[in-house]
Amino acid sequence: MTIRTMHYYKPLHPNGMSTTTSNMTSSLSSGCHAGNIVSPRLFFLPEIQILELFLALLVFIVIHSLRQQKRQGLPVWPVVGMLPSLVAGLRVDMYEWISDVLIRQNGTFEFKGPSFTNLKCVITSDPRNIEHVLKTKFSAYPKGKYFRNALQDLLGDGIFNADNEIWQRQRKTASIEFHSTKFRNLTTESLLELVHHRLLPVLEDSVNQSACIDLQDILLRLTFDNVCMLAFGVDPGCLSPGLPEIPFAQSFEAATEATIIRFVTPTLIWKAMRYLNLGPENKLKQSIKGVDIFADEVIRTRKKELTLQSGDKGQRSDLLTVFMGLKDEQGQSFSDKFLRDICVNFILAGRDTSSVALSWFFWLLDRNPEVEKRILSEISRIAGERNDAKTDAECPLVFRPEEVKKMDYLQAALSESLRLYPSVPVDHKEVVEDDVFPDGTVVKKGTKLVYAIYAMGRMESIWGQDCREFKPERWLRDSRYISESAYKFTAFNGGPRLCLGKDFAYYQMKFVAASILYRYRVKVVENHPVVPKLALTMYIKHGLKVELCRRDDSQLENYLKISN
Ligand code: HEM
Repeated sequence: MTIRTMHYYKPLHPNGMSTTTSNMTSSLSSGCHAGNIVSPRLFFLPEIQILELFLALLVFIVIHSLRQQKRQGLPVWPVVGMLPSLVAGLRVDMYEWISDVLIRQNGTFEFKGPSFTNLKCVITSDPRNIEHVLKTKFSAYPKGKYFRNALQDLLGDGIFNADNEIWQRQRKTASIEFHSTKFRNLTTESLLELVHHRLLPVLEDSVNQSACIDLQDILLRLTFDNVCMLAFGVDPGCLSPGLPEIPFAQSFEAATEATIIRFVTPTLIWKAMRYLNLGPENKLKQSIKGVDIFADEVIRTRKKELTLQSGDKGQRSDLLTVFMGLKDEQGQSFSDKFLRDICVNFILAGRDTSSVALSWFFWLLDRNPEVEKRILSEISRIAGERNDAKTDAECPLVFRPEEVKKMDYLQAALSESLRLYPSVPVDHKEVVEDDVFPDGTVVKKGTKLVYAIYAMGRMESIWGQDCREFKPERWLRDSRYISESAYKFTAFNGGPRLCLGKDFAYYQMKFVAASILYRYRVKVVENHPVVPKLALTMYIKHGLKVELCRRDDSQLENYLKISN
């Protein structure tokens, strides 16, 4: 029996150690000969061999998994797949980690998560694939069921979360509205009011008190108030002296944060947690309640107003009023729930994106003073071209829309900032029919697709060897701003789902940046850590702590001289 056991173990020995086996056989035989007195070594042999077997298997698995890295971009481990690499990436910088893998894999790779989770998707940063998905075969790549489910409680059937007719109807109506003169006037007027009567006084206060401020927080307040004015026709007053906490804003922020957790949690688990009201799902439910209380109140009040005005829709040109005046295919008015979804989606679209983009822009300027100088010479020249250029405390300089339009270098610097730090760093789609990408990648029906916008800004194959440098000049020809293909510069998406607020966002960012830079030097507090936060939008994780220094007229005159 002993010998059979030995024979059994022999072929499984990692190194095929026949000499060891024969030694063992003899030692066992001698053990038997010694009047059935079994040597104590005998008891340990099976354990030793199991250990050897285990080690051999381990070595095999490690070698096999690591070998896959060459072909698949990352080691693929049994059961957990590429999860260990993802966990390691999350601990450092998720977006840089994805960029590194994509660069090694020439722009596309398949992430294989644990077999028991939904963490399986194709990730690409190849502009040819992105054009194929966003434009050429648009209808074969909807947002899809998986992502819609995860975002349903917060976004409902709003534009970000809808496909097909539900999306089309909102897109068409909103597009007409965004391009109407009435809406354009509302955007410029509300922005002027917010910048000159809220933002600049808050900044001036910080200078008077020599206090440092979190510029990202202030910009988030500004865009939140602004987009609520456009979507609801209501001013929540987030950006006011003393920077008050507004329950709706807090609920909205908490709801977006809690929603993201669903993307890294297996569906069954988050659904069970939702059912049982546990952890982040409980937080999500509470915060959505806060959002809904505000939305319901606004919708109710607006309905009353419109009934009182009976027929005359008044002077209002916000999105809520426009959608309230429409009917669905059955000739019915939209339900309150649908109106709520429309508004919440527009707030998400317009709130975080431009404020976060401006925050990265001010950080990049702090590190690239040459670029700041060139912006200042441009805006001083434009201000200097006025007949009534003299301004003072009573009559401060307010940039006019036609002046903002002329700020080509500033637009180039903002685009360059968005290229390196896109507000939406990754976006997603679902594959509804088997297909082959232009780069040869085969994608099967049901595959989740992620396009890595942040990584695209770091691909030499797209932007050249200096892709990691902040160079607004790459956007200029003869000092004029030249836009890029949406499939190379995907910060605003592309194809039929191109960002509807793109023109407004550029106007808003240019107006805010020029109004601040003309008056203050923005200095980032020394050693303040600036890293991205993992969220739907790419916030700076610890905010942007800055000190402002007032500019005097002589400084501005110097910049004007440079420009001449
Ligand atoms: C720097 C600022 C902005 C950036 C980088 C940006 C980026 C984007 C991106 C990447 C998308 C596609 C999202 C997706 O489908 O998953 C998008 C869609 C959209 N954006 Fe923007 N956005 C900005 C500002 C704004 C503003 C200020 C508004 C409105 C006030 C706005 C309104 C929209 C709308 C309505 C959509 C949905 C379009 C559709 O699905 O048909 N965006 N934006």
